[in-house]
Amino acid sequence: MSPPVNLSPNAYLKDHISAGRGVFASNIIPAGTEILSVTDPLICIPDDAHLDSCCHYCMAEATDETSSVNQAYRPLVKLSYCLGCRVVKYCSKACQTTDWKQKGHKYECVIYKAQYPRVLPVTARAILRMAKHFLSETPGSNIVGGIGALKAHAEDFAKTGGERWEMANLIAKGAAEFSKVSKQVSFEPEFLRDMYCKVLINSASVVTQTFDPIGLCLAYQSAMFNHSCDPNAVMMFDGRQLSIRSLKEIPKDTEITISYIENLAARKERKEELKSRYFFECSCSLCSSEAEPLESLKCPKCNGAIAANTTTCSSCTEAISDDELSAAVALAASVTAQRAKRNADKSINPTLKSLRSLYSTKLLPPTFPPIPQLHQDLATSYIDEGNWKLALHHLLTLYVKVYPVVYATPYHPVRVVRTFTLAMVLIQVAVDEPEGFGEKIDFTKVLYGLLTEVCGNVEKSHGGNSSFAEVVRRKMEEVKIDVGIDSNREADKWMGKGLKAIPDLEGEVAKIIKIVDEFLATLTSD
Ligand SMILES: C[S@@+](CC[C@H](N)C(=O)[O-])C[C@H]1O[C@@H](n2cnc3c(N)ncnc32)[C@H](O)[C@@H]1O
Repeated sequence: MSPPVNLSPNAYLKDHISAGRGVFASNIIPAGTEILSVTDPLICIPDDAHLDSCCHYCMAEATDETSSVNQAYRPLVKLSYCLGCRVVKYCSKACQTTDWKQKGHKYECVIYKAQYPRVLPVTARAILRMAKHFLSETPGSNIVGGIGALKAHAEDFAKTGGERWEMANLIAKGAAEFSKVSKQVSFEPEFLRDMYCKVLINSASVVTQTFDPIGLCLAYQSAMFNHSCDPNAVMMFDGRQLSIRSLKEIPKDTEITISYIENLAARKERKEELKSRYFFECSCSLCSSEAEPLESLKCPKCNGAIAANTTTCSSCTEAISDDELSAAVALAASVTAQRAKRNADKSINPTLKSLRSLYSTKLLPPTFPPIPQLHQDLATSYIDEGNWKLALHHLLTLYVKVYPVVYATPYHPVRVVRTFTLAMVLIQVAVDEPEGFGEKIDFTKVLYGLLTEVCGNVEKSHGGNSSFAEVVRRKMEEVKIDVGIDSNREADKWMGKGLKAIPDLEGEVAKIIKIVDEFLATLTSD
C-alpha cells in the first residue's frame, strides 16, 4: 500500500530493491534545497521530559531566563496549563483551540484527567492520537491511507520478543484500558499494538534549533524516506514544522536518504542500533566501505593517520602493535556503552574522566567515536552551568578538529548551529574576560568571522525564511552595531566561507589552533 500523498515536486515514491519503498529525486536537486515541507504533521507532541516546558501544539519552549546562550535562539514564551487535564500546556489560546479541535486534545483531555497525577508516556499518548485520527476520518482519506501504509514490522517485533515486545503489549493494553474513559471511542489492544509498532518505526524526534530532542513527530510523508549513514538529506524542525533539506546535489532518480541515528556513532554501534530498532542491515556506502574516516587512529609519534584495520602510520611509517590498537578501540567501545547507559545524564565528572581515558591512549584522535559526543556533552553541561570558558574550549575543539571531518559540508545544519553556539559562548567569555585569554585572541574579529560563516551558510542549511535564519540575521546586526562594523565591510565578501578563508583572520585562526592543541595536551597528560 502506498500513502496517497504527493511528496513534493522534487521527489517521487518508488518500490525499493531492498527497503520496501523509498523516495527518489524527480530532477537534479541542488544542495541546500527544501525537498519536503510538512507544516502540519499528523502527530507532533512533547516527550515526557518536555510536557511542562513546551507548547502542546506549536512546540514553542518556555523561555529559560537563566541561560543567555539559549535566550539568543528563542522569543519570550509563557505557557499555561489546559484547565481540563492540567497535563498539557499552551503558549496561546489559538494553539489550545487548534489542538483541541483539530489535533485530538478534545478526545485525550478526559483520559489524561482520569490518570492525573500519573502522566501517560509519550508513545501511549501518540498511539491514542493516531488511532483516534485513523478511526474518525472517512475511509479513503489521506490520513487513513497514510497511516495504513506505514510499515509496522509487527512480526519482527513479535519474533524478537524481549523488552520491546513486552512494552508494546503493556502500553497497548494500558492505552486500550484508558481509552474506555472516553465516551467518543475506545480501542482494542491489538489495534493499538499495531499503532505502537508504527510509531516506533516511523516517528522522529522533534528537535529544537540547537538539535536537542523535545518531542515525537510522525508524518506519513517523511516516514517514506529510507536511512543512510552517509545521507544526502537531513530532517529538520522549525517548531512543529518538519522539513527535509538536501545536503549535497542529488542527481535525478537517485534515492534521497536521511540518517535515523546519531551521525557521530561508530559503524558497529550504528549497525546494531539500526538492526535492533528498525530491523534492517545497513549496507550504505559508509557501512560497506573498507575504512571510514572516523575509524582512523592517530600516530602517537607524528599525529598522522593510521587507517582502520592497519597498523602503520601513513605519514611517518611508525608501526604500532596490534594489541595496543585493539585495546584503544575496545576502550572506545566500552566508553560508548557506558555513555549509552548514562542516557541523558551529562554529569561533568564521569564524562571528563571518560574523555581523559580515551585521550590517554595517545592513539585516538578527536574524531574517533565517542570522543566528539563527549566533547559535545561537556560543552552542553558547561553552558548549562555558565562555565563559558570551559564550554568554549570544547566547542573550539569540535569546530577545529571534528566538524570539518564529520560534517564535511559547511552548510550541514548541525555544523551551522554549533558554530552559532560557539559564537554566542565567545560573547559570554569576552564579557567575563575582556582582556582575552590564552593567546589573547581578538574576540571581535573572531566573533565577526564566525557569524559571517553562519550567515553565509544559513540560507542553504535552514532556509532563508526559517526562524533560525531570522535569529542569526538579528544577532549579526546587533554585533555589527556593538563592535562598530560597517555593513559594507570588505569581510562581507567572505560570507559562508569559514574563518580560515578570511585573509585578515589568519593570525587569529593560528592562535585558535594553538589554544585547541594545548587544551588537548592537558586532557592527554593528566
Ligand atoms: C520509516 S520506514 C522508511 C520507509 C519504508 N521503506 C517503507 O517502505 O515504508 C523505515 C523502514 O524502512 C526500511 N529501511 C529504511 N532504510 C533502510 C535501508 N537503508 N536498508 C534497508 N531497509 C531500510 C526498514 O524496514 C525500516 O524499518
